Amino acid sequence: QRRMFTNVEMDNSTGVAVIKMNSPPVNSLSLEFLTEFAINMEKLEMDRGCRGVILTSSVPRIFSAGLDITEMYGKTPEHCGAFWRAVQEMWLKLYGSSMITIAAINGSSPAGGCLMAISCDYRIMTDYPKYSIGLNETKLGIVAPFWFKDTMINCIGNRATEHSLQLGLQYNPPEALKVGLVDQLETEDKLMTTASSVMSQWLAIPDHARQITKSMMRKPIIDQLLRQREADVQNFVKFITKDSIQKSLQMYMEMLKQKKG
Ligand SMILES: CCC/C=C/C(=O)SCCNC(=O)CCNC(=O)[C@H](O)C(C)(C)COP(=O)([O-])OP(=O)([O-])OC[C@H]1O[C@@H](n2cnc3c(N)ncnc32)[C@H](O)[C@@H]1OP(=O)([O-])[O-]
Repeated sequence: QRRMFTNVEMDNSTGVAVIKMNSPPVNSLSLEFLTEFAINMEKLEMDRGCRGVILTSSVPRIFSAGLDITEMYGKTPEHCGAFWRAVQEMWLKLYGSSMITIAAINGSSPAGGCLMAISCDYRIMTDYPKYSIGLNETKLGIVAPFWFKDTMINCIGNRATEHSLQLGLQYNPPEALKVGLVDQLETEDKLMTTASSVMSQWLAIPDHARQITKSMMRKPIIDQLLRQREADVQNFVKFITKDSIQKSLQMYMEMLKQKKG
């Protein structure tokens, strides 16, 4: 039986679906996870009754640890290419969604986890000091591609993005609120009710006007990736399979294990 990485619960009375990422221990985004996620988004997009999605996690303390590093380490160029296409697809489906998307960030959210959150229309994060969010790729010795960077620019602006990306910054909830990476903080017990009430405010806007406005804001970056999708894959594969980058990933994974021990 195929493993399920996400639970999707659709409420037909409100037209809102809740996607709960459920891949312990850290909701890392594997090829299979990303593929399932993109299919789920496509199904919801085609469901005329679904107008909004709340994205959250059922893994305690973790929203998502980002891309599964083991999918990029010691793998063939073909595998890395397939993996990167799945990352692109996840982003295209989420960032390009015509539905209202709200991230209820109930745990840490580095790198690809942060990308998922900033690809939504609105972000609410649990106000717990140990949680963090940010695009920390440089800390792993890797480089976030232009569409990660542009998604962040559209969220927090150019200067804050440059600062954040170069240093690979991870922000705690109050810092994330201050820089604009999240829109609102909430206590853990009220996170989902607040996400639902924010969703109601967005649902009150006529869909067609909101959708055209959203597309107007986001289409330039989406089109840029679509125009050079295969070149972006080749660029990633060439970069990630370099010996020096593989070494950096290995050291980072060892650091994670040591931290645990
Ligand atoms: C150009 C490309 C752009 C790249 C984008 C990315 O997203 S790059 C990704 C950038 N992502 C990051 O930099 C995030 C790195 N992760 C973290 O910072 C922390 O794990 C945490 C804060 C998410 C959770 O802390 P915590 O103390 O609750 O948990 P813990 O630390 O004890 O981990 C439990 C187990 O999960 C394992 N594992 C963890 N993450 C990943 C992963 N991404 N993948 C695979 N495995 C991962 C970890 O090794 C350990 O395995 P073990 O020893 O049981 O076999």
